[in-house]
Amino acid sequence: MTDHHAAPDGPAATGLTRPGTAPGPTGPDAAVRPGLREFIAGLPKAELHVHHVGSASPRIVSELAARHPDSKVPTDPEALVDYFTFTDFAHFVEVYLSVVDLIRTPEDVRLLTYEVARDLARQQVRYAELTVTPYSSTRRGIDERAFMDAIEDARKAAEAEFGTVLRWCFDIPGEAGLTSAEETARLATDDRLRPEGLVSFGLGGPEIGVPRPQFKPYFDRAVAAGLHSVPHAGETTGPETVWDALTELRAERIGHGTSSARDPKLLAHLAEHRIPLEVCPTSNIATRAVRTLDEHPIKDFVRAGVLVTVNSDDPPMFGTDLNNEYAVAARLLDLDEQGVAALARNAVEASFLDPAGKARVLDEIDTYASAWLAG
Ligand SMILES: Nc1ncnc2c1ncn2[C@@H]1O[C@H](CCC(=O)c2cccc(C(=O)O)c2)[C@@H](O)[C@H]1O
Ligand SMILES: [Zn+2]
Repeated sequence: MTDHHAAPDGPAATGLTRPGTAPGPTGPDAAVRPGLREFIAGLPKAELHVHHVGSASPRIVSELAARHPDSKVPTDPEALVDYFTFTDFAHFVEVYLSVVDLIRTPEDVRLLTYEVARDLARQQVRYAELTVTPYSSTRRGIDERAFMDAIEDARKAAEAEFGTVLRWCFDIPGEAGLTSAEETARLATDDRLRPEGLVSFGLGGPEIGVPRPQFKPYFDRAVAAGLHSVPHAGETTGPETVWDALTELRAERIGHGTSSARDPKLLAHLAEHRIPLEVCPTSNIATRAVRTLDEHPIKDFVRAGVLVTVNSDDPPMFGTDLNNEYAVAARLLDLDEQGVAALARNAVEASFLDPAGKARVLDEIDTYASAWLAG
């Protein structure tokens, strides 16, 4: 096992991948063709599956922990590496909620959102759909109006200052039950609260013991209000959960969908109906949803003609970032620059950006790739 922390161009030195503990090669040492990491670093990209709180970098966590010194979340980056080492998905959620506990005021929400946008902009992310769980914040006492104002204020500032366009996916934390579903649907559909940047409605948290069909009425309400449906499914349970997401929750994209690879009919359905998968390779290893990267089914998805997008999920918690996920995907799919640019185009096409916005980012990708290949 290589020391990932020694990699010069890797993501922040936190996460599961470190000597002696990682279940497989996930991080910055993923062998890719010479020059490909540099190409990826400058490539304009869209990120479709990244969680708001799960994007809190050590820098952001330290700042929040300094505001709230009673928290059990360590602030030292080396200690965070251990803290962000998960035994299974339930342990991941437990740690995730301890970081949620650091976000206590509307100013914390604004700081987190604005700084996450800064980290995305540094990676040449032009457009991101950020999964936000408003229930977790409102139930901890943050005023709902102030919460919406804080994310919107940060969104507008980030677009003006970094040029990164942010949109929101509000997700139900399924394990928290139907009260959380009701609350999330209310916050997403009430015209007086619903933020301008909201485009979609999701479902996150553990899947085991949390059947998807019970959330149908809430997704129906969200879709009727004009939101897109993007539940997590098939991350920690089988392909039947992905079918439920499609048939009951009217999913237009699937978060993860990893277990779809076990059902050829499902793969054919996803390909035929152009339902994209939001693939997050390193996340699947870190939460132990997949044993090793070499066993990751991304290749099966591509072979079946499914529209694959590459995403980072909870990057600092998993010791990765979007650029590294593209490098991992390039290795698993044996891609060159053209292949990587095609992945970046997939994300733009699968996004909920308006047609003019899509054309602009696609054009940027083409211009960048042509200049690189010419030069
Ligand atoms: N890879 C992932 N796959 C799935 N979800 C993921 C992933 N990454 C991040 N998340 C997020 O994890 C949270 C889980 C929160 C949760 O389960 C919960 C349970 C009980 C009470 C409360 C509470 O707040 O009171 C919250 C969600 O917010 C979700 O957005
Ligand atoms: Zn996720």
